[in-house]
Amino acid sequence: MKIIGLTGGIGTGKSTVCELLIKLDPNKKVRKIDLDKIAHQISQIGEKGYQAIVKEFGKEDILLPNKEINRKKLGEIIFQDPQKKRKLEKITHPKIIFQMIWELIIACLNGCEVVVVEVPLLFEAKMEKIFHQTIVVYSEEETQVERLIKNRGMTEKEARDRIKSQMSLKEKCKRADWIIDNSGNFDEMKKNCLEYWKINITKEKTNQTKQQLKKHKKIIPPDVFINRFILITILILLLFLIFKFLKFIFSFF
Ligand SMILES: CC(C)(COP(=O)(O)OP(=O)(O)OC[C@H]1O[C@@H](n2cnc3c(N)ncnc32)[C@H](O)[C@@H]1O)[C@@H](O)C(=O)NCCC(=O)NCCS
Ligand SMILES: Nc1ncnc2c1ncn2[C@@H]1O[C@H](COP(=O)(O)OP(=O)(O)OP(=O)(O)O)[C@@H](O)[C@H]1O
Repeated sequence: MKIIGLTGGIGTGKSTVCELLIKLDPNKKVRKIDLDKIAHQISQIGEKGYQAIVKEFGKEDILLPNKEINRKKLGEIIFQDPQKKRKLEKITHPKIIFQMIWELIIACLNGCEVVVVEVPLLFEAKMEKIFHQTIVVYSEEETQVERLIKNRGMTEKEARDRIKSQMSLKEKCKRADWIIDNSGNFDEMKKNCLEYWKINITKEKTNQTKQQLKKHKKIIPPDVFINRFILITILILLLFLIFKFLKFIFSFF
């Protein structure tokens, strides 16, 4: 299973590109994991991050009348104050990463060939080692601001605060294995996605198939082997924990 880390700046078009990439596979062997979505899930009422966030930032300041977290308000607070941003990340990032690993395990068990993980803070959080390949979705800063105002209802200040709080796109591009330019219109973006897919995914599969035919035996590339080794270790650990838990429960009878 190939794990691709897709990042970029806020509003550069990460989600749009990610959706398009997963639709490029006719066999439906490609899946996406969206860390923004996971961040939202873990801060829902009753979820793991909710209590910790409310305790840190105060009920009065960040709760809506229905007790849900007011993400717009929380955003305004953390994107103006780096220390508060770090505090929120300290609460959320371990939970987000745990859930991401869990979803990767499920994808692997379901026989997925490619997983595209949308990670807004991939380089900021030093996560590049987790992925076989990293992609940056790029667009000009003015385009980012324009899209955030038009499509996300932000003010210009909010948009620029968020952009400023992230690593510069120039630096992200330097660190990435591949850059998908999304400065133009949707058609140009689709063309750039197709180019990436053909060079990096389809070609790779064809080579592998050719090799398999030549040797008449199943080849397990080294990275797949390492993935399987990690998964089996995690599964053994999980079984061990379940066993300990059941033993603890039965000790009461
Ligand atoms: C601050 C929050 C409440 C704002 O919610 P909101 O719905 O307005 O924005 P959303 O979650 O859709 O994020 C939109 C974009 O903001 C940027 N962003 C989000 N969190 C951060 C952060 N901690 N630092 C820099 N940029 C960020 C990303 O580019 C992201 O794609 C929310 O983003 C959050 O809980 N962030 C902390 C968790 C986190 O780090 N998420 C990023 C995934 S690794
Ligand atoms: N090439 C494009 N032309 C015009 N609009 C675009 C283009 N690409 C994306 N958009 C629009 O810009 C907005 C932001 O795109 P998207 O949500 O994919 O970005 P993102 O990087 O995932 O944003 P965020 O960081 O907020 O999660 C969306 O409304 C999307 O439809």
